[in-house]
Amino acid sequence: MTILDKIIEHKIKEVATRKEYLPISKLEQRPLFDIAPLSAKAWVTSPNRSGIIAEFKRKSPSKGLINGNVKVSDVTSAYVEAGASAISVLTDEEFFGGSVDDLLASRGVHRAPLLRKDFVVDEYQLIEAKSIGADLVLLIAACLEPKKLKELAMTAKNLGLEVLMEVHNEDELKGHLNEHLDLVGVNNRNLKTFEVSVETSKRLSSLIPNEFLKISESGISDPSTIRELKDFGFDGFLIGENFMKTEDPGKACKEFIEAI
Ligand SMILES: O=P(O)(O)OC[C@@H](O)[C@@H](O)c1c[nH]c2ccccc12
Repeated sequence: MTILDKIIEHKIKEVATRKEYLPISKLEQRPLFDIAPLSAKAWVTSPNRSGIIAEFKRKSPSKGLINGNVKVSDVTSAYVEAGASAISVLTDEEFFGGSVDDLLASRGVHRAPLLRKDFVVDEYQLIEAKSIGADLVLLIAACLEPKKLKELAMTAKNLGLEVLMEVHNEDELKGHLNEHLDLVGVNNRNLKTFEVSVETSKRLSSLIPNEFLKISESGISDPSTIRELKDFGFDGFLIGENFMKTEDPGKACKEFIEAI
């Protein structure tokens, strides 16, 4: 059983419990459910912004504890201040040490597009994402059948959320593309082996149709990599650990953006 299988197995149980505890009708009553969403697509391509999607991640299955000493509100507001185009907050508790409360805390301190980073397996999580103030959601091709991914993408769009689909190889990309996606992310980290290679982004770039924004995800630690990836047509860059592993992630993000 791979780590991804374990995460999904756990997630299905977790969602069943959440649904019982807080039904959809209650989520729809939350005040944030009705706020107008922000467009990550617009912010990622804005000439006034960096294209960096800066992530708040305390721990991960591949690295263990990354940073247990910083506050999500401090870090994510500093990311926005530094010029990030969007913010990603992990909401998975079991494997990444995040929470829905982390995303809510982040929503309270800035008005940049906010990605709910989790393993979406059920439409409940999309409604929940909207109810806590997220603007976009991640759908991972490796976790979802093409038909299911497309249905979830359509539901997300109907809620006013944008959709980032994540792939890490040619087959996932070809099999899962559909008209409801906004951004396509290439994960440089193989979720089965944890190996990281930016070459994956370069290899897949020409296979992503131009109607989708191209995002390169994971393992980026050098501003020169951003310049290289831009030449391959990438618009956005998802960076977590490189910032989070420092004492002051906001400052690390600022220095990185200044060096692009
Ligand atoms: O910390 P990194 O290597 O900069 O990676 C960030 C982000 O891409 C990574 O956290 C990620 C990409 N896809 C995911 C799916 C689930 C959880 C986490 C992720």
